[in-house]
Amino acid sequence: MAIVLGENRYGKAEVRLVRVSRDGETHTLADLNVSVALSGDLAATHLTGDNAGVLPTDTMKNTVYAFAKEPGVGEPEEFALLLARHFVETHTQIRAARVGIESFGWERLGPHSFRRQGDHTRTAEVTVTVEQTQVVSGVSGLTLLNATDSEFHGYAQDRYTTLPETTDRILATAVDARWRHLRDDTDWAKSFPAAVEALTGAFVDTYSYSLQQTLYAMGSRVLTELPEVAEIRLALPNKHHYLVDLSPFELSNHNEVFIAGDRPYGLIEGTVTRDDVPPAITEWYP
Ligand SMILES: O=c1[nH]c(=O)c2[nH]c(=O)[nH]c2[nH]1
Repeated sequence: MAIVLGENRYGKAEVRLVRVSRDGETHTLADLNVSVALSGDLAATHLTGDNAGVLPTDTMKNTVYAFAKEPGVGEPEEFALLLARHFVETHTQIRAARVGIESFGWERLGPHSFRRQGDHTRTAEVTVTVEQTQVVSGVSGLTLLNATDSEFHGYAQDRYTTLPETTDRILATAVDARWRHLRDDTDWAKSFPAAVEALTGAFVDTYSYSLQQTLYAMGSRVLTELPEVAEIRLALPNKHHYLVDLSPFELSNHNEVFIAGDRPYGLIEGTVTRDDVPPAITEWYP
């Protein structure tokens, strides 16, 4: 039996960065959380402590801030591509770089005043290897609710099933979605809002018999409307709303008063993909 070093990578996680761009009185803001992970010919440091190939994670952090100044941030996918390519191109021992970005939105209130948009986070994850590039965009925390047009019945039952069947319920979720692009030169500024529009539009339009059905409708709407997307993965927590029993107070409750449940929650996960696209170059969005 031999003990061997398996897959490994290292990097700086969660570099928080705010970039102000000044155009006279009018400023624009980029508010990012950037994580870098590099892999390659790094056996020596693990096996003997020889650090000749190890670019310090501190340097990665500095690179993120320096690139934010020059050439600047731009769209999250673009900034991630710049950084990932830089690490692979400038250090021969680095064979792959993964840069993940969370981008927090700020709504403009005036030329240089902003209000943080709390309702969702935009994400980008770029992997650059010596041969290939992969771009994954995403959104998390996009909270949606349909107050009707949702049923859930006809499900499998056993001796532990107590859930009443319903033909009218609240359907609510906080969308966590990641979609893999076919190319690395998409118009990122157009593609992201179009994807969010497709996700929300399908949620609104679907008369739902299960959150699983809604998930598929949302994923297929993105693939129908964005030809640049190869596949999409969704994780949808079912934010349960329980009808309150008002009968002790001799009050009716026709789907009007609910307890907003917190935990536990159903978690519905799925991938919607085209059947004719090349596979991903690395694992993504576990
Ligand atoms: O849309 C739903 N899918 C389920 O799988 C499920 N399970 C459950 O208890 N409620 C729901 N709702």
